[in-house]
Amino acid sequence: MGSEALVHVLLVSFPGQGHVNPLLRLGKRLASKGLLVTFTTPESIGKAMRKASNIGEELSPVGDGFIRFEFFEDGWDEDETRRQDLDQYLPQLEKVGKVLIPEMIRRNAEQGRPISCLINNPFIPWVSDVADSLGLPSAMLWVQSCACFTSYYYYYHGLVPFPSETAMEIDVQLPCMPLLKHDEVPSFLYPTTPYPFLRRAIMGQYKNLDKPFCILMDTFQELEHEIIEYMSKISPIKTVGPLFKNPKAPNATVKGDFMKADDCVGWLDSKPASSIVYVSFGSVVYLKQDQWDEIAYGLLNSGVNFLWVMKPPHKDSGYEVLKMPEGFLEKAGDRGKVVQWSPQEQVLAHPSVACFVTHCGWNSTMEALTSGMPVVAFPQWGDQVTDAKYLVDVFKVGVRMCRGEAENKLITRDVVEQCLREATSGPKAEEMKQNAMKWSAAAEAAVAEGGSSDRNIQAFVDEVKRRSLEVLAVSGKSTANGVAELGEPKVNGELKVVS
Ligand SMILES: O=c1ccn([C@@H]2O[C@H](COP(=O)(O)OP(=O)(O)O)[C@@H](O)[C@H]2O)c(=O)[nH]1
Ligand SMILES: O=C(/C=C/c1ccccc1)O[C@@H]1O[C@H](CO)[C@@H](O)[C@H](O)[C@H]1O
Repeated sequence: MGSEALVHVLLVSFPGQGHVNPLLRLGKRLASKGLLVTFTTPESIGKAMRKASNIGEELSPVGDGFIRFEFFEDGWDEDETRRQDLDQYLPQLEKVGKVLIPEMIRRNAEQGRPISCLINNPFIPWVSDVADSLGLPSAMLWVQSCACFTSYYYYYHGLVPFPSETAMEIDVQLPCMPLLKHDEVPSFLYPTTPYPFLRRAIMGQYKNLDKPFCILMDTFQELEHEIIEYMSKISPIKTVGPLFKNPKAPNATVKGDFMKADDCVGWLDSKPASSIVYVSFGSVVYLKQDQWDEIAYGLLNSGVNFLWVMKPPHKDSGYEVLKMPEGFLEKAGDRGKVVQWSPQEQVLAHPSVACFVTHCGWNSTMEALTSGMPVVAFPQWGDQVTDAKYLVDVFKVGVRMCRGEAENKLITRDVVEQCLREATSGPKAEEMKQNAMKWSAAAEAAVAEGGSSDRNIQAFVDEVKRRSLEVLAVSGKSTANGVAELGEPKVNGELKVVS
């Protein structure tokens, strides 16, 4: 079957690695179930993705369908420094996206690929408005845990008290969730958060929550059973995770890395089983130099082998370039390897790796759980502090090394060493490994044919196909290309459907 005959969905992503990865993984999953998927995000990131990853102009076959990429200009010069300031960049993306995404949709229709559904991730809630204005169905991929989704939901609707300027240290009890201490609540909700623009973006998504017909989540039924059951009665949630496992197309090579991964698998191969600690703080978190030094000495003093990701900061980020302490690499010798970016999925699946020191971003969390990998939790902000709580106290696969950036506390080399020892040897390490293996098996079962996430994906694909017929059948609005006639986008971002 040619790609023209397939139902076509457009995926619009916030330009962050932790958002592109799950949405692209969803795209591959939908393609493998027989859809044509177009993935889009701003060209500034498209450029990085083309350079680092296996992305071209052509259609890539994935399972029974195809995936392709089309990027859009964000209206700023290539070297514009304001992209690093989300307070300025998010409104710019909204202004430009509200014009360019409808143009992209129209162009695709003219080229014989009418789009039947839009899917976005949070931080760019205006995509739901675009879909609504054009009379197209939309869905949203929530890229964090259901527990975090619930926290934001309760905050948005003012259903329980959250930490506030007058009561900073209150704990929060939400239904079907453990009591969250004040510093375990997603930190964008603290009155003192340095990232109020992200709280605004997420609240924008909640304001728009009635627009998507479905909220897909990169988690799975068995992992967050009670809270998923509870929230499913309130919101049209469908769990489809872990998205990074795609049993129907396990060899799909399409990836969305912004940086080329350094080769480290040969080095991992050369080490004994369960002897390496993998250290990575994801794509956005940057630690201060004194904290970096303490981690370095903790690694040295613990005697473990280690693979450490030290990504260079973006040139416009304002972050200082971190240095390893004097003589560190010499002292570590072949016991340690430092890379700028790792092939994390492969690293976590490698038998030489014993545990993962992580900032607890949700992608890293899901990847660790699915790979049966115990963790040492080093959260900083946002959902990471809540994910750390779950990894340690609920999923029971982790030891806690810190409580988050808000605590403003230097974690000393002794604490680092003690946590590493606890996570790599002795009864606690064994128990965590067993629990992690249990989650790994549950995750594999969820995405296997007939598993909870597989059934949800199939139901979603069936619904998109059903709705695509409705889109095409909009009375009197079908064009020669079979797409509903679309309204003219206005320069101020307002869209109207032609009636
Ligand atoms: O060296 C690295 C570090 C991270 N990642 C990937 O980048 C994503 C990071 O997402 P996460 O939610 O964990 O953290 P964020 O970067 O958004 O803070 C995950 O899919 C990781 O597998 C990677 O491939 N190589
Ligand atoms: O991708 C981001 C971006 C956060 C950001 C960017 C600029 C300034 C401050 C913050 O966040 C990650 O998203 C993941 C998915 O929502 C999440 O799990 C990670 O914890 C975030 O780091």
